[in-house]
Amino acid sequence: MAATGTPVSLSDFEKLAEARLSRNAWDYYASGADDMLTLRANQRAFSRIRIKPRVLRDVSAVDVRTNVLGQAIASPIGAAPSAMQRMAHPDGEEASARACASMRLPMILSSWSTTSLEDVAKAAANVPKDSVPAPAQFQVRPDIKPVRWFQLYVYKDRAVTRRLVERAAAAGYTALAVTVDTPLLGRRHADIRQFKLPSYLRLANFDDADSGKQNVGTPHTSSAEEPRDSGLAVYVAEQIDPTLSWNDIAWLRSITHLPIIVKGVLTAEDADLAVKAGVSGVIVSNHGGRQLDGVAATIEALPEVVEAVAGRAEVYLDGGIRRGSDIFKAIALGARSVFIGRPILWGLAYNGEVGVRTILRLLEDELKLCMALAGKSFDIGCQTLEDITPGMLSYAAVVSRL
Ligand SMILES: Cc1cc2nc3c(=O)[nH]c(=O)nc-3n(C[C@H](O)[C@H](O)[C@H](O)COP(=O)(O)O)c2cc1C
Ligand SMILES: CCCCCCC(=O)C(=O)O
Repeated sequence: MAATGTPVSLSDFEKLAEARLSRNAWDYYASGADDMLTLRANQRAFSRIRIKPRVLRDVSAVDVRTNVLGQAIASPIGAAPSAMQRMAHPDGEEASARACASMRLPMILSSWSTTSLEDVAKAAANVPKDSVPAPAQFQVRPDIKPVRWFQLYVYKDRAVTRRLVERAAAAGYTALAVTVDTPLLGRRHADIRQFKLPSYLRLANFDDADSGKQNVGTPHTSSAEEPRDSGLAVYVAEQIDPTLSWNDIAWLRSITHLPIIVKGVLTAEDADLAVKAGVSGVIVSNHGGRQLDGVAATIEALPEVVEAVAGRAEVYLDGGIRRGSDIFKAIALGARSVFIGRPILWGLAYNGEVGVRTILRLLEDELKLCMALAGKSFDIGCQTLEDITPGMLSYAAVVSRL
């Protein structure tokens, strides 16, 4: 993209974000773990899936509305939880929440937000629906409440965890997304070399009594010694419970009426255990390639999770979604909706709340266009997400270079 060109794709916004953000923030947001194989695989795996279009099918009406956990949303796209959003823009998580609420799209707030969960809920309460008019048949009903879930990290100190859960319920969050792929933090090299949460920001859901010191900067114990871990990883090792097991899902269910979703499942076996533990949803996620490097791309893992869940819970996906056609492929393979992580941060860096809306609208528009150009399996009626089936996909042959 030329420096002055109008950004027209998520990758344009990515470049603009890189130019605008501090090195510290950019590296933290962009990094994956170790060799970043899984980070790259998330996107590459989408490009190996082809769409088989049907033609002459009257695609004049395309409807992308759906619902998650019984709540209506305008399209199957939401904001994945990402920590420390105020490094991207002063309005941080409040801006993301307002953008999602105005578009009637779901947002998952990170436990490690730089604005408190109560302030985020307040900022996004009663947000008017996005002023950009939609064709009448796509208008979202004004009585539809924004969907806001709280992402939970389970602290060793269960009183801290319980307090977070109670506060999320009291503030109106309608589900808990429990992250299960982070008993310890993956090694992100840039953060090990140097990461510092700017001194004017804090992990706003905690005070020091809750979560120990908030020093999440890279520790240098002496000038002669190189850091072996990022301050983030040290914080996680100190605070987060690595003994977490499926039994703890039962404990969480016993302390809250909120539906529970597990975030970070990649196998049929775990998907089945999740359903047996009573969860309402499963997010197929590898944490955007930031945890165990070398695991499958999420779109590759999706089919086996969908098959194992077999309709007993909702299945969502995040990781590498950069085009409307990626969403189409995820829906075809059984995802109810998708979530995006880094692109929300690029939108924030670009222009706060408006920037996040721009990103979400771009993806929504690309999805609608993709659906129209892909045609549909049946001849009558409006094309909906239910019309997108696995039969509309094929797979590019993998040509080995070895
Ligand atoms: C900067 C950053 C911070 C993140 N923080 C969290 C977090 O606090 N909790 C969590 O469950 N996942 C976190 N994630 C993972 C995202 O929720 C999501 O799984 C991932 O970003 C999806 O991949 P994508 O960035 O390619 O869309 C984070 C991801 C990024 C990039
Ligand atoms: C506050 C300590 C750890 C932040 C890590 C958040 C996260 O999940 C990430 O991927 O980064």
